[in-house]
Amino acid sequence: MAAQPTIPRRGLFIGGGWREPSLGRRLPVINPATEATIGDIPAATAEDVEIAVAAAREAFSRDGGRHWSRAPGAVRAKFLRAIAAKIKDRQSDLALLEALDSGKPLDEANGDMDDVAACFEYYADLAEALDGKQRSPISLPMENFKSHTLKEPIGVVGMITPWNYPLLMATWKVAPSLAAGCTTVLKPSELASLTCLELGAICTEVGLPPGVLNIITGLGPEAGAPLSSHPDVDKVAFTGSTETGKRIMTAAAQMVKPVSLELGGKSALIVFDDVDIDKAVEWAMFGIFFNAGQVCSATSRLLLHEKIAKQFLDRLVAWTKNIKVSDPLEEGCRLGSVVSEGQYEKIKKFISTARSEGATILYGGARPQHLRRGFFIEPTIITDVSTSMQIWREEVFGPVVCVKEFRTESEAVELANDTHYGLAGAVISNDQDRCERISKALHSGIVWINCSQPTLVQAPWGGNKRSGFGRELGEWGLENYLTVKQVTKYCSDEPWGWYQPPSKL
Ligand SMILES: NC(=O)C1=CN([C@@H]2O[C@H](COP(=O)(O)OP(=O)(O)OC[C@H]3O[C@@H](n4cnc5c(N)ncnc54)[C@H](O)[C@@H]3O)[C@@H](O)[C@H]2O)C=CC1
Ligand SMILES: C[N+](C)(C)CCCC(=O)O
Repeated sequence: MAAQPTIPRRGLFIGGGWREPSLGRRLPVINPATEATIGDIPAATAEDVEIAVAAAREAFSRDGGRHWSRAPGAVRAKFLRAIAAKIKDRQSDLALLEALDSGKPLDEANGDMDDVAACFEYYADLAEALDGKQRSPISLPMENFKSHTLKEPIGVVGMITPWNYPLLMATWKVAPSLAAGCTTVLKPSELASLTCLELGAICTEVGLPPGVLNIITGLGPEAGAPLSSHPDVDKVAFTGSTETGKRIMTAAAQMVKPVSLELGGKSALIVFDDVDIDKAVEWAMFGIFFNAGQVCSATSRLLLHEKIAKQFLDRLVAWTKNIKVSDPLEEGCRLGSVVSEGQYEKIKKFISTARSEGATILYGGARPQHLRRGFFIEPTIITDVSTSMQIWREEVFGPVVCVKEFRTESEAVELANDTHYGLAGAVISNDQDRCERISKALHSGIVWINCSQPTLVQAPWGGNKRSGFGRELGEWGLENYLTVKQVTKYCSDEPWGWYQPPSKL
C-alpha cells in the first residue's frame, strides 16, 4: 500500500495568495474508503466570492489586458505548458490525494493526472493557434466594405465542478478558459477539493499572474450559488447534477449570463448478437464499473440482443466476480468506494427500490462482505427491468447496471433513446453499417462504437436534452470561452449618400 501523505492545509486561493475564509469556517475531508477525517478545506461564503470575483476582474483588465487577456496566445501557452509540467512532476502525490479524497482506485487517479497534464498541453497548442485565427476576413458580396472577426476572451468565468473527476473536470474548464485569455473563479465540489487547491499551489510555482485563476472551496448553496448569480461574472460553466444545473441556469438568466451545462446521463450500451462476447463484456464493465459508475457518461443501461443475452449475462457475472474491490490504494484495485456516505445511501436506495419494483438483483447489490468500513458497494447487475422502473429512468451514479433484451435494431434504438437525458450512447457489433446507422439514430452528444467511455481531449464532449448544452474539449471547448466580434470597415472614398446634403449656400 502507498504511504499516506500529509494532507496540505490550504486557504482559499485568491489574487495569487492564500486567504482564510471570511467567516473562518472549514469543512472536513473524509476518506470515503476508511470513513476517517484526514484534513479540512476552507468553506467560502458570499463575502469570499466577492473578493475572488474582484481579483479575477482586476486580473482581466490589468494594464489594459496587456499581460493576460489581450496578450498573444503564445504568452498564455507558456503558462499552460508550465502547469502541465508541474502536474507531471507531482503526478504521484496528486493521484494519491485524489484517491484518498474520492475513493477511486489509485491506478484510475494516476490516469486522471495523465489526462489533466495532456489537457493543459493541448490547450497550450490551441492558445498559440488562436493568434493565427485573429482578423479572419469575412467574404462579402461588395467591395466598399471589409469585415473581419476577432476572437476575444469572454471575461471573468465562474466554474462549478463535481467530485467524480475532481481535478480533471476542473481542468476541462480551466485549461481552455486560460487559453482563451479569460480569468476564472473555480468552485470545486466540497466532497473532493484537495487536488484543485493544489492547482493553486502550482499556479504560484509557475508564476501565473495573480487573480487569473482563483480557487474557492465551499458548499454549493454558500459558495456556488453566489458565484453563479454574481453580476460581474460573465459566464458560468458547470458540470454536475441536472437539478443543480437548473438552479444555475435560473440564477444566470437573471443577468442574461451565458452558461454551459454538462449534466447527468442514463446512457445505453447496445450489444448485438454478432460480437465476441468476452470483449463486449469487458467494455460493458468498463462502461459502468469504472470510477464506480460515478461518471456522467456511464453506460448504465445495457441492452442485449435476445440471442446472446443469457450467455452474455453468464460471462458478465463471471467477469464481475473477478473485479478486485478494495481500498483504492491496494495494488490491482479495480473498484474503490463511492465518494461519500450520502452517495452510498442514495445508491443503496436505488437498489432497494429496484428490488421492490420487481427487478432481479442478478449480482451484487450490497456492501462487499470483506470490507467493513468505507462506502463500498458491490458491482451490481439488475435484470427483469421494465421501462417504467426508477432504475431504468434515473441516474444512479454508482456501480449499478440495469439490463434489458431487444429483438430488432429499431427496438434497441427506441430503448436507448427512451430517456430525458442525451449525453452518450454506445453500440457493439461487427456490422459497421449497423454501427453507423445507430450512431446517427442515437439522441446523444457522444457515441462510442465497439467501446464505452474512452475520451479524447481533441473530440467534443457534451450532451443534448436534460444532459445540458455546450461542448467541452477540442476546439469547441475553447470556443466556450471566446466571444466573436465582427469589425466592419467602410473603405470607399465615396460619401454614403443616404441623406440629402445641406445646401452649400
Ligand atoms: N454529471 C456529472 O458529472 C455529475 C453528476 N452528479 C449527479 O448529481 C448527484 C448529486 O451529487 P452532488 O454532489 O449533490 O451534485 P451537485 O450537482 O449538487 O454538485 C456539483 C457542484 O455544484 C455545486 N452546487 C450545489 N448546489 C449548488 C447551487 N445551488 N448553486 C451553485 N452550485 C451548487 C456543488 O457544490 C458542486 O461543486 C449525483 O448522485 C449524480 O447523479 C454529480 C456529480 C457530477
Ligand atoms: C470520460 N471520463 C470518464 C474520463 C470522464 C467523464 C466525465 C464526466 O463524468 O463528466
